[in-house]
Amino acid sequence: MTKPNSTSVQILCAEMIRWMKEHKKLNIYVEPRVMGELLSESSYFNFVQTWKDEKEILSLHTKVDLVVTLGGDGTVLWAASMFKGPVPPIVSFSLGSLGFMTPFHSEQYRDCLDSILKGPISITLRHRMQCHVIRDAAKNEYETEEPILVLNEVTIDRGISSFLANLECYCDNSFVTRVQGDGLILSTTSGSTAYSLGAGGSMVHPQVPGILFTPICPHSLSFRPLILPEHVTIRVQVPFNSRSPAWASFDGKDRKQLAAGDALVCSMAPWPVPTACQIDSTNDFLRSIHDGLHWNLRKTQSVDGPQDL
Ligand SMILES: NC(=O)c1ccc[n+]([C@@H]2O[C@H](COP(=O)([O-])OP(=O)(O)OC[C@H]3O[C@@H](n4cnc5c(N)ncnc54)[C@H](O)[C@@H]3O)[C@@H](O)[C@H]2O)c1
Ligand SMILES: Nc1ncnc2c1ncn2[C@@H]1O[C@H](COP(=O)(O)OP(=O)(O)OP(=O)(O)O)[C@@H](O)[C@H]1O
Repeated sequence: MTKPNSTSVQILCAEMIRWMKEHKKLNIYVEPRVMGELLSESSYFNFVQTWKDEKEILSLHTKVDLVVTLGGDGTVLWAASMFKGPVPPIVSFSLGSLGFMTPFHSEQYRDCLDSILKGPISITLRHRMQCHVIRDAAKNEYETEEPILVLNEVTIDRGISSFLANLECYCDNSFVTRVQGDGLILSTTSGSTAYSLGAGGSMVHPQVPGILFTPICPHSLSFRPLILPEHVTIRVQVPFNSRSPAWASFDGKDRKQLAAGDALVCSMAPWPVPTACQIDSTNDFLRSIHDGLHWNLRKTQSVDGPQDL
């Protein structure tokens, strides 16, 4: 799976497919858009397969043993979102600017794929959350039977409204708090280094089970972010006396309006996303926060100066 609108990604994708076919004899599936790009380049790529509709996407996990992504974190989120049930291991090559979830260097793709295909590999099992929208809380019925899955976070915010968002939050039916501010982020621990971090949430190792409850610009001096256990169900409701509707977005996409009386219910999903590690889960996480975010970067103080002896 590749990030769209990038010539360098398109060139690398064609080269990688050629190598995987000729040296590894693999069957290869690509997205319909990529299939079009490959065939417009050469009829050599006729052996590559694709899918046509939603139904075929739903059975992809029965055919695919390994997903390769070429792009940034957004491409990993995109790839994960294609699999509503079990997810094959994802090997992510970094072709974006930050790449928290993309540990592999594209220049070394032959060596990387060689060793991954031989195995064994270390993986980070990234938990996802499942979200349901309830229209008109009195009915207590989910809008759709299928949940919306997120790997990073679901955000409930004030959208274009200039009023404070007003959100009532419950955890396993106990009242947690009322958010009055720009909104609320419910994040997985994988997503803790994304939007939640920007809103002041803690960075959490992706293998720690839990849900981060991070307010966005709360109009209160004492609203610290929380981390809740993974087994809870969180309900965020727009009260009937709210001045404006709220907006939910899922991994930064698919915005849905929540009118007064609507609610969003969120819990851990049964199918996590396994991502291949370059070294191991902890080493990759620490490397990302050092190299990507320059976490706690400071020149080391030299010994010459005053000392307690
Ligand atoms: N203020 C913010 O920090 C802010 C605002 C909006 C969205 N986002 C994040 O962007 C994500 C969507 O990513 P996209 O690539 O489709 O949009 P995008 O192209 O706008 O990229 C957003 C940035 O977030 C980074 N990112 C994404 N997931 C990450 C993770 N788990 N850990 C660390 N960094 C991560 C990406 O590398 C990228 O630099 C959302 O899920 C949300 O977390 C952050
Ligand atoms: N296969 C795909 N099909 C459609 N959209 C995609 C696909 N892959 C990625 N995207 C979208 O393209 C956008 C950019 O992708 P990505 O984050 O991978 O690249 P980037 O923005 O260049 O990287 P970075 O965020 O590290 O700078 C994201 O919003 C993502 O959802």
